[in-house]
Amino acid sequence: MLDAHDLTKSFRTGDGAIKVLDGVSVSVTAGESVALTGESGSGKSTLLHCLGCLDAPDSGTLTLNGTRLDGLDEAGRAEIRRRHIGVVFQSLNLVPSLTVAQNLSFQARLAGRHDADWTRALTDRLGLAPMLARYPEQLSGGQQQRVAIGRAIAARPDLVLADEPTGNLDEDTAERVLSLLLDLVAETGAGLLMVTHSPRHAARLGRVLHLSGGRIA
Ligand SMILES: Nc1ncnc2c1ncn2[C@@H]1O[C@H](COP(=O)(O)OP(=O)(O)OP(=O)(O)O)[C@@H](O)[C@H]1O
Repeated sequence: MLDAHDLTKSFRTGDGAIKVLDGVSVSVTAGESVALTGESGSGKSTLLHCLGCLDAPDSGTLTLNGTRLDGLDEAGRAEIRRRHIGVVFQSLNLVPSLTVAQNLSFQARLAGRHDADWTRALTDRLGLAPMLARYPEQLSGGQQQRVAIGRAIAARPDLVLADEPTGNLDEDTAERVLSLLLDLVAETGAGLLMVTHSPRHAARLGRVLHLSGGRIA
């Protein structure tokens, strides 16, 4: 479903150019869950951003369901994100001026795929029903994380990309949130690529990839 071949990505910084991705190839099939591990600074978020059409690779090929994505401009990438990809960001990126209910549904509405029954089921499963009228700042970290997961899955994307979705949670809460994410993604049949620093969490996914030296080791 997702097929990336030989991706490269460099950044220009005050210290000169750094090559973060140096020929990365990754594929994720529908219904498959893949963990992405690697040291801090190894390029995991950069790779996720390229795969999720949030950024463009410098070279390499990227296809989603047979459609080439690597040559798209920003508008084309935005369209692909809207139609096919759900992202759980490291920093969550909830919209502070929208309620939990609005945060959960606005991307699905934008994609023209709002489904009230599915959103209600998601809300119940994520334990968010009692707090639909609250704003993100009125939620705990774990509650915010659950809203971010619900938002990513509400539009039933083909591909879910999650950047340390349980990063700031205590171990018990992290296990529960991860279980919810895995169950919900499995139910939709989406592919999942999840960045994690936890070997235990990585082992719960179907396959583990390790990024090192700009390549998948
Ligand atoms: N926009 C940018 N401009 C310049 N350098 C960047 C940019 N984004 C990332 N980098 C650099 O690219 C490298 C990889 O960063 P990235 O965030 O992808 O790593 P990571 O593996 O996700 O790290 P962490 O586990 O700490 O989140 C780092 O050296 C970082 O400083």
